Amino acid sequence: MKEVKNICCIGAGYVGGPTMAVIALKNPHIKVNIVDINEQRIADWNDADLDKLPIYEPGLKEVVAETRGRNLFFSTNVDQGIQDADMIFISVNTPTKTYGKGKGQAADLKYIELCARQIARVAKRDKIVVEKSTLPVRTAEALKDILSNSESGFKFEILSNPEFLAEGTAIDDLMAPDRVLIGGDDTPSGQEAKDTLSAIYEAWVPKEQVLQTNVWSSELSKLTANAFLAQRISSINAMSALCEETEADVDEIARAIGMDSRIGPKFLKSSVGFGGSCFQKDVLNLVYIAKSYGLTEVAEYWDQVIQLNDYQKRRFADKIIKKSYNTVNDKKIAFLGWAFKKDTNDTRESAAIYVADHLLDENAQVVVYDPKVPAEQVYADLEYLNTHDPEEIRKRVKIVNDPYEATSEAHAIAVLTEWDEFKEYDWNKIFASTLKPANVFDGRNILDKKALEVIGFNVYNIGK
Ligand SMILES: NC(=O)c1ccc[n+]([C@@H]2O[C@H](COP(=O)([O-])OP(=O)(O)OC[C@H]3O[C@@H](n4cnc5c(N)ncnc54)[C@H](O)[C@@H]3O)[C@@H](O)[C@H]2O)c1
Ligand SMILES: O=c1ccn([C@@H]2O[C@H](COP(=O)(O)OP(=O)(O)O[C@H]3O[C@H](CO)[C@@H](O)[C@H](O)[C@H]3O)[C@@H](O)[C@H]2O)c(=O)[nH]1
Repeated sequence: MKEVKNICCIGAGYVGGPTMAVIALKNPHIKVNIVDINEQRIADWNDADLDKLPIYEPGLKEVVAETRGRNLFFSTNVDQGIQDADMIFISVNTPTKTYGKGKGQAADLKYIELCARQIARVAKRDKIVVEKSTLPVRTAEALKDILSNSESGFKFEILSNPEFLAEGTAIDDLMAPDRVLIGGDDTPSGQEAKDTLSAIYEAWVPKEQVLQTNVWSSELSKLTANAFLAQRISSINAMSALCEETEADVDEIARAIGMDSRIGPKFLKSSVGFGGSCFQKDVLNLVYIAKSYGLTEVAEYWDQVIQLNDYQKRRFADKIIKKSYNTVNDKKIAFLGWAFKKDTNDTRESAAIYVADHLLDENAQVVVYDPKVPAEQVYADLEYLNTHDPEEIRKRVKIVNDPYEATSEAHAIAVLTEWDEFKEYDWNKIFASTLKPANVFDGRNILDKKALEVIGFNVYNIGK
């Protein structure tokens, strides 16, 4: 096993930031440098006011408070970070390609490749390079190729160490992971590298939960895990449509099947559709990979998970329109929530974006309240779709800081994110100020339907 005194992580995002903060917390003898080309992001990570960290995650600021300046550092000096490190994590973004071959499906690996080339160019000694980003199976081959062809002649051992944290619970997930997965070569130097990384995690993760595999299994396990999780949500959401036709209740069904120990209770919460930066991107990537190996049936199987999710988002918007006497033209629709799930300020691929877009097609006025998402993010999300003129978006979409202002005079109220505070509102007060009939569309099934009906609301749920 090699001694690691200095770690560098390239990418100070949702994964790099929290993951390295916890590694630093649990390994006070290791200096951890997180580097990023985004100057604003690094400035925010270094802000003296811990409420200004670029990522909101419960428990994160406490970990950063303890480690920052002790053995955790944030910098834009990528070259220096690489040079100083014994081990380099690559945790940059791997979005779906928006151009060229594989557009709309394949993962865009340009940032990964840039990192590999930069490591090859500036490294002054041997390094262990760890893929932290989610990558298509066999990416390590390309990394190895770039690094082993560098003129320096130094040796780079490549490991795959995918991250399984979920946003909103990132710190809890990192503190007590179900497992840590480390893939690497079965050569003596590969084994040594795997053991070196294992030891860092074993500072707090029980040894039996640190799993070592070959590098390809590790890469593909990450895509498989996300595909299985996303598939469960699409499966229960498919049943929700059937429930709405048959008076069955999707939450009761989830409970009934979840008690079967072979199925289990988690990830069976029917919703307006899954969002987030990972599920859609990773399933589409899997579809692309299967297709590229000529495995058409496999590709089509997983593609259905995405199609069903798109259907679920559209179905929710259509229901709002249908129950609004088939027109939302110039009607105020109040959105409670914009983030893709509670306890995060992340909005990437949030179902709210697509529901709003569909309502904008019908000339609705959308008023958004989310406790953590800033107004400019909402506009950026809608503009990114390129489906409506930015001026029109700003005319039709308003963002407010008060849920009572959002719902006042609204023709319909839609719950898009399952923020706990929505359950605590004074719904009598909301009822008094909203237009009648007072329609609530609970896209997360979190509100007390009976209590709201007693007040006078019509409550439309998913799968009930
Ligand atoms: N977000 C999650 O919950 C999550 C969980 C598990 C895995 N992942 C995977 O982890 C990876 C990172 O995701 P994320 O959500 O942290 O992304 P992110 O966009 O939040 O962060 C990536 C960061 O990398 C930086 N970057 C890009 N190229 C760079 C370069 N050449 N040099 C220096 N910095 C560079 C960007 O500026 C950005 O700040 C992705 O592959 C993703 O699929 C994400
Ligand atoms: O029963 C459920 C569970 C989740 N969701 C939705 O699914 C999306 C994703 O939620 P979640 O998986 O909790 O958050 P992510 O941060 O996207 O985490 C997923 O994606 C990460 C990035 O790859 C992985 O690391 C995690 O293991 C994986 O759970 C969100 O919109 C949720 O609201 C549901 O609709 N029903």
